[in-house]
Amino acid sequence: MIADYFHRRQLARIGREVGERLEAHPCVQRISFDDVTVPMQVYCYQNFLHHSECRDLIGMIDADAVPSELYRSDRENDTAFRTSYSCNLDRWHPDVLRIDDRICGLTGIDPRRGETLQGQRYAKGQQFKPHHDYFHTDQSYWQKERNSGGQRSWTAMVFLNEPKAGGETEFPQLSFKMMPRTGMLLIWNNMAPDGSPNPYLLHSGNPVVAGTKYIITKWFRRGLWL
Ligand SMILES: O=C(O)CCC(=O)C(=O)O
Ligand SMILES: [Fe+2]
Repeated sequence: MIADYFHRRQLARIGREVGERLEAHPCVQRISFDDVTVPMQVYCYQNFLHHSECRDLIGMIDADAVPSELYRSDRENDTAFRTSYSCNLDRWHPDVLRIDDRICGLTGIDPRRGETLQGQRYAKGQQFKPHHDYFHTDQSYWQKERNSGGQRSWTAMVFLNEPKAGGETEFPQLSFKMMPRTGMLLIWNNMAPDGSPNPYLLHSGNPVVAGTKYIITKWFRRGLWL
């Protein structure tokens, strides 16, 4: 379909433009992967949020978190797939708005393309098994999502604390694991350079072994979500 072609070009452009902006930022480090020949856009930013901001966000998550939802697909019978607790943060709360603006400002992405920030909490043993953040367009949920901003491009995640053990974000296809560090932003493009879904960006929130893990996640869409 012609629309698919333009959407793919648009996603490719979002990948390029955000990538250029991140590369130019003095606090952003690109993560390189030894065995992967295709370029991956995965970056981190230490101390992106202050510890006090992380603490405030943890308070909001504890106040509102309910069992996390899952996009229904062939995993719907796996009750262990995503066992964390989540909530949508209040988008118009001044403290949330400030953090949201900082993420959007860093990427240069129009805030209206961003889904509402989600807060997540993993207690000991809880996890989010390997998945892609992009939508699988052969699944029934896609009929709704295609009309509310379409495909997901970038994912921005901030670790709000450091669990005592476990809870890494792991990218098994890239043989890469990130240990949670308070205030650190991890951001990656879920699309390949040509604007098609990039299967290498499969990732998991590994089971927390000791302590509790808190993060916020923001997913950006190709089009307008708001
Ligand atoms: O908890 C993590 O480290 C990963 C979370 C995640 O993959 C997501 O929210 O989409
Ligand atoms: Fe994810």
